[in-house]
Parts: sequence; structure tokens; C-alpha cells
Amino acid sequence: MPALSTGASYEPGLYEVLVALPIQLQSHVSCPEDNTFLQHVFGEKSLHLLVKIHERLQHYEESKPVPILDNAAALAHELSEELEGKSASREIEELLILLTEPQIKSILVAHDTIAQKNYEPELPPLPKDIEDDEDSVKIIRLVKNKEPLGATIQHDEHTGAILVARIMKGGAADRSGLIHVGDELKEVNGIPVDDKKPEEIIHMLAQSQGAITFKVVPSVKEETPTQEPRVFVKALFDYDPKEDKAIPCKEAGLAFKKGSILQIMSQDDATWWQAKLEGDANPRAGLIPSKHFQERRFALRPPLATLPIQRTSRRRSSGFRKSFRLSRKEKKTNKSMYECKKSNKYDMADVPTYEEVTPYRRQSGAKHRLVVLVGPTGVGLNELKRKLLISDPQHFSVSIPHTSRAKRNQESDGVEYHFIPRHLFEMDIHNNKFIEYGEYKGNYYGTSLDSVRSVLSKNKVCLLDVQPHTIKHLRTAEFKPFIVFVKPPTLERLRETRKNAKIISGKDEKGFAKPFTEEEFQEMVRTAQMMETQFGHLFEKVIINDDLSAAFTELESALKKVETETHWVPVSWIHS
Ligand SMILES: Nc1ncnc2c1ncn2[C@@H]1O[C@H](COP(=O)(O)OP(=O)(O)OP(=O)(O)O)[C@@H](O)[C@H]1O
Repeated sequence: MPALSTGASYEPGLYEVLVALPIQLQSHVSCPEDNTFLQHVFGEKSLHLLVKIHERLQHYEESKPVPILDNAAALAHELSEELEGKSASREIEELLILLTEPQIKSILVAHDTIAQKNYEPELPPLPKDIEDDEDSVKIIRLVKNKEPLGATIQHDEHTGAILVARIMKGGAADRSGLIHVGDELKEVNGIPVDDKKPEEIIHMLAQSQGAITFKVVPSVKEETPTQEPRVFVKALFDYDPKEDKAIPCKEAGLAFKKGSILQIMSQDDATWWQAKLEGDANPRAGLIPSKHFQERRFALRPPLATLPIQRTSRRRSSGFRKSFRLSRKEKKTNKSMYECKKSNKYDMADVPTYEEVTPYRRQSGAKHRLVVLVGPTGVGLNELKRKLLISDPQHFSVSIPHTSRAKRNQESDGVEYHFIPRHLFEMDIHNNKFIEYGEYKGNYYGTSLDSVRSVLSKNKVCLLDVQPHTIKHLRTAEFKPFIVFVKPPTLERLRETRKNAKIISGKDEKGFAKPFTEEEFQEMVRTAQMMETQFGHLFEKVIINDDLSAAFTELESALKKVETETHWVPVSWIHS
């Protein structure tokens, strides 16, 4: 409209256009009423003020002003207090009046709010007495990146509602603080979910990226904020949520391996706990089966093949060996060990679920942890022990076994064996003084608890090899055993590495150790597998005895770490 132009080189502001408009329009309007109406509209004072504000804002937008300070209101207040009662100059009086004006005060407060970028509205507290039938709906907007939302939902069988079942600690939903357990989900991104199955909703959520809008009816239950729990457990089984049909939401599950240390974040739900892997920087917890639930599932599982309890070895006199490991040989003649009287099946305490643990570091000068070696016959336990003893005889030692057989000429009491009469041996059996014992050719042989204590009290590391089912009796605060499982390599590697090896517990007719047979190799591998299945949760270190010197180095370094570094041990060993 050229008539609006006020000059060739001058770019009028919107306000000037507005002021000029009624006069400019006059020549275009024929009807006097229309003219009066337009004069009235464009002459309206509030419109002029609005346009002026708009122009001023535009000006500031271009110059991008930044506040110099964000506490102008407080500063003005301090200044008025300072000036109060000062010699009354006219200017001071005027300034005082200005600073106490409610409008000025409000402007300064508004200025500070903007300067502090404090834009969140402060909502009034929710009324306490909400009517039961009055559904107050909450609209929640969350920005979701690639990480899952960290909440699970369920279908309420009675009401048909879709409810938030749990919020994963540290997850996106938890961090937002906006969604709570028990909230009823009404809509996701404007799509009603009343008629949808939980799986469909989970799928919808998984597909969504960026901002997601939820409409929920908040649960009235108040949640009390809790401190981050410091309960740690060692997992005694492998867990993969993808393989678990019972888990309410596979994506929310936490996978772990036997031996993983888990920080338990919530045990509120009797069936599904929330946990994080210890040391994991990701703050979001995942679902894991609760101890109780896992025990129940375990009880319902078909029984696995278990190892037969092994009996006394034939090789009592074999040179270096001092501890008392019972061999699978000699099935007929020997009396059972005391463990044999117990059920071979799992009782509840044996069900491998979780064990509460705490960090432990041996103080220098404190007694050493008992080193327990376990493995199938012939795998090389003696060989590894022998190497350790030779490497540092002042540091490592073995316990001296007891026997009821007569002392031979070249033997000394307390060196090869503690020689005790048969009736005393039986009394000690009765009094549970033996870790393991057995009978061979009419004589008892056994390892006593006191013989182990004697080594430990000399501040030496006691090396002990036992049958795996004995471990649970040694797992006490007194011994704090470090359990090492020595495992055979593959059959192929056994054949290669043991070409010149002799199985000492399998002597020939003339009493000489024999080479391994193929059957013995197979038995070794099979037994190792069963040991791992049945007792694997008790092993803290697994060493494959393939190349002997490599296995020895690995064992040596593991034992060094036990002495110097922090390890997770059962809480009961530390706080009993
Ligand atoms: N990694 C290895 N490579 C080659 N030979 C090995 C290896 N480990 C052990 N041996 C040999 O295997 C034989 C059996 O080892 P060892 O006596 O130490 O086994 P063990 O587990 O104590 O058996 P047992 O149950 O009979 O007491 C020995 O001749 C030993 O030298």
C-alpha cells in the first residue's frame, strides 16, 4: 500500500505506521461511520502500548542483552534499607519511593527470575482430600533417547486398567520423578491404551524416540524417597532375561553371570528385585528374580546328575602328598565320610541363588585365607601344590594328615603323619574333628581341622585339596577359604600334554604309577563338568591346567592378589 509510505529512505516502525494509519485511510473510506470505527480501533491506547512493547522487544532481541546481575530485587531492598533515614535530599527521597513501588519491585523480581533462567512454574501442592471418583489426569512429557524408559506396566485384572508396575531405579522414568508405581496409563502420544495389551504398549514405547507424552491418572499412594541401598550380592547362577519366560518385561531384565557382584537397588517386589552390576556407570537398575522366587524355581527343576561322594585313596604313601584327598577309586571297602550321611540333594541353603557379600582385604599380619584346591582325580592338584611349596617354602605349607596305621621305621610322628591309635581316631571322627577322613586297608587316614589351624597360626598359607562337597563346611569366618577349581583342558590337549605323565592314584600290580588311559582322560573331563555344574558357584578362581607352567603362574598370581587386594566375601565372614 504505497499510501502508507512516509518517506523514501525512512523505514517506519510499526508504531509509526499505526499512528499514521487513520489519516492515511480517510481518503479510502467513504462512509463516515466506517471512518469513526477505524479511528476508534487504530487510536486505541492499549493497542498503541502493545505495539510499542513489541518494538522495544524486537530491538532488544536484536541486541541480545544479557543481565548484569540476577539479584536486582535483593539489591534494591538492601539499597532502600541503606538509604532509609539518610539526610533527606530530594533525589534520595524520590529513589526511595521508586524502590518501594510494588510495580518496580515486581519488575525486579521478574528480571531476576529471567536472569536466573528459572522458568519452571511452581505448582501449588495437590489438595489432600481428592474425591475417590474424581480422576485428576496428569500429562507427562519425557524425552527418550536410545535408553529404555525404565518402567514396567501391568494389566489390572479387576479394573482392566494399565498400571505402572515398577520404576527401575536410576532409569529415565525414575530420574524424571514424574511417573510412579500405581499410576494408571491412559494415553501414549495421544493414543488411548485402555484397549491395548501391555505387550502392545511396550512395543509402542520401544518404537518411540524423542518426546513421548503420557496421560496418566496418578496413584494416590505417596512414595517416600529412599537412600541408595548398599546391599551387594554375589550371583551364584547365570541369568539371561531373554531366556526367562516369567520375567514381566525382558527389556527391563539384567543379565549376569555366576560370580557377578550385583548391587541390590530394590527388594520391594517379592518376585522381581532391581539390581545393578557393581561398578557399572549406568545408573539404571534392571530386573532380576528375587532370591525366594529363584529358590522356588530351582526346587521345581528336574534334578541334575550329581557327583558321587568319593572315597579313600589307595595312595596314602605316595611321596609328597600330605593333605588328604579322597579318590573315586576304592568304592567297596571304605567307610563313608561324615558328609556322606547328609543328603546328596540340595537342601534350601545349598540352592545357588545369591549370597550377600562385602569387600574384604586382608590386613598385613592377619592370618592368611585358607587356599582350597578342587579338581578331578589326576588333573594336577598335587603338581601345582608341589610347585608352590618349592617356590616359597617359608610362605606356603600343607597340613599334616592323621592316620591310625603303625609308624614305619623311617617315619617320624608329626612329619609324614600324626600317628594316633584307632580308638582315638574314631573319637575324633565322632567329635567332628576331621575335614575329611576315610579308611584304607583297615587304617584310617584324615585331615583334621586342627592341623589346618596349626599351619595358619604360623602365618603361612595353607594349601588344602578336598572333595568339592567338603567346601561348604570350610566356608567359615575362621578360614575364609579361597576356592580354586583346577580344570582339565580338552581331551585332545590332555592326550598331548600328559604323554609322559603318570597317574599316581592308579598304580600297576608292581606298585608303579601308570600312564593315563583314554578312559581316565574322559572320566577327568566328565567329572570336571559335573563338579562345575554342581559346585561352580563356590569357585572363586578357575584355572585350566593345560600348559603346566602357565597354570602355575596363573595360580601364583591369583594367590598374590588374594593376599594384597580387596575381594568380595560373604558378609557373615566379616560381621557375624
Ligand atoms: N599341565 C600338565 N601337563 C603335563 N602333565 C601334568 C600336568 N599337570 C599334571 N601333570 C602330571 O599328571 C600326573 C597327575 O598329576 P597330579 O598327581 O598332580 O594330579 P592330582 O590331581 O593330584 O591327582 P590325584 O587325584 O591322583 O591325586 C602327574 O604325573 C603330573 O606330573
